[in-house]
Amino acid sequence: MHIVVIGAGAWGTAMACAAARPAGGHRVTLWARAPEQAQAMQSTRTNPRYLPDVVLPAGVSVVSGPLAAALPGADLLIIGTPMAGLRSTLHTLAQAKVTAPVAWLCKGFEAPTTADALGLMAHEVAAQVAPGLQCGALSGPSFALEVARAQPTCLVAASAHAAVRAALQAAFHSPALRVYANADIVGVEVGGAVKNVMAIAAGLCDGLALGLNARAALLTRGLAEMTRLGVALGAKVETFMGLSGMGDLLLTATGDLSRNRKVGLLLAQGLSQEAAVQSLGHVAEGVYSARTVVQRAQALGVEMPIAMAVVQLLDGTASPQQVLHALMGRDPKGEYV
Ligand SMILES: NC(=O)c1ccc[n+]([C@@H]2O[C@H](COP(=O)([O-])OP(=O)(O)OC[C@H]3O[C@@H](n4cnc5c(N)ncnc54)[C@H](O)[C@@H]3O)[C@@H](O)[C@H]2O)c1
Ligand SMILES: O=P(O)(O)OC[C@H](O)CO
Repeated sequence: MHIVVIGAGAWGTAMACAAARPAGGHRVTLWARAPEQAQAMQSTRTNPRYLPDVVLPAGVSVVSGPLAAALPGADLLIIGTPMAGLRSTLHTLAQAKVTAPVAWLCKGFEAPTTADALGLMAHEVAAQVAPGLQCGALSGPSFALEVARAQPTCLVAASAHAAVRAALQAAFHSPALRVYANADIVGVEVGGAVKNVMAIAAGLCDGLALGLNARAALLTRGLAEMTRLGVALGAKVETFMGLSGMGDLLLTATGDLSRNRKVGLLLAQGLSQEAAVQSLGHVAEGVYSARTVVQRAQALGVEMPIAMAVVQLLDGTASPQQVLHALMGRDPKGEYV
């Protein structure tokens, strides 16, 4: 199989490595936005900026230049950009009249494109920009470094198209990487987006040393918020018990490799959102998705008090102590209401 991975950040690079490992043995073209980055990666066989200490397998070729020139002959296209790069990438694929299956790796909501619009999930962006594309999402609990090192990982291939789910399994399923299929793309995308927001909250919780009870409560109630929003958007409830729901929430909220969790830890130290983001050097999608999560929930009449608290913290309109008191001071209610 010839796989083109678009975007050479940490995750695009890790997934290129996973597909090209001898067990998979696919031919992989990794497209980088910056020509100088592509040249350096191709000659040193590493990605020092985004994934240091990982050696690229021989089957990975790193290229740059016009994206359209890298597309012909691909059996599968993987979009490894952040949400911010998804729309323009899909536009290029639509212009190039791509017929191969396409999957994105980004987890979040796109920022609203106009002042009165709501931010969109990735499959909603695709429906606007490239309605004819056979596409889906590859998601689930997965830190780039561990996947690049071939440590055991499970992912979920989500698409309404069976051909996309099958292509993702053919491309990535290997002894180190199990890929499950799921037709519920709404559930998988809501899980992937909301877990980032909850991971910021968990980082804050741990940074303030609120305790293990508090973290367990936060994750459980965070899962309830995620599920409520997902079901209101048309997802299946069982998806949130799966890899992209509970699985990715557990990983991102408790794993110290998470950039979103790090944002929460830095906010607990008193850093502003801007300072926290700047110190990461990588994208933390929860920072950009949190407001949209709350806006989409409000539009549907769904209560998401933890997500709302994260927005107030990121905006600097409430202190950690204030949001803690507000959350703990809510009226008693039934667990499943
Ligand atoms: N890193 C992980 O462990 C991991 C795992 C699963 C999913 N993801 C998701 O994958 C996506 C990418 O994350 P990452 O870790 O690779 O990020 P990163 O910060 O390591 O790299 C981002 C890459 O995207 C490129 N980029 C930035 N803005 C762009 C734009 N507007 N258009 C095109 N390219 C752009 C950058 O040049 C860089 O190559 C995110 O949505 C993230 O949530 C990451
Ligand atoms: O480092 P984070 O917080 O962007 O999380 C990375 C992956 O999404 C974990 O599954």
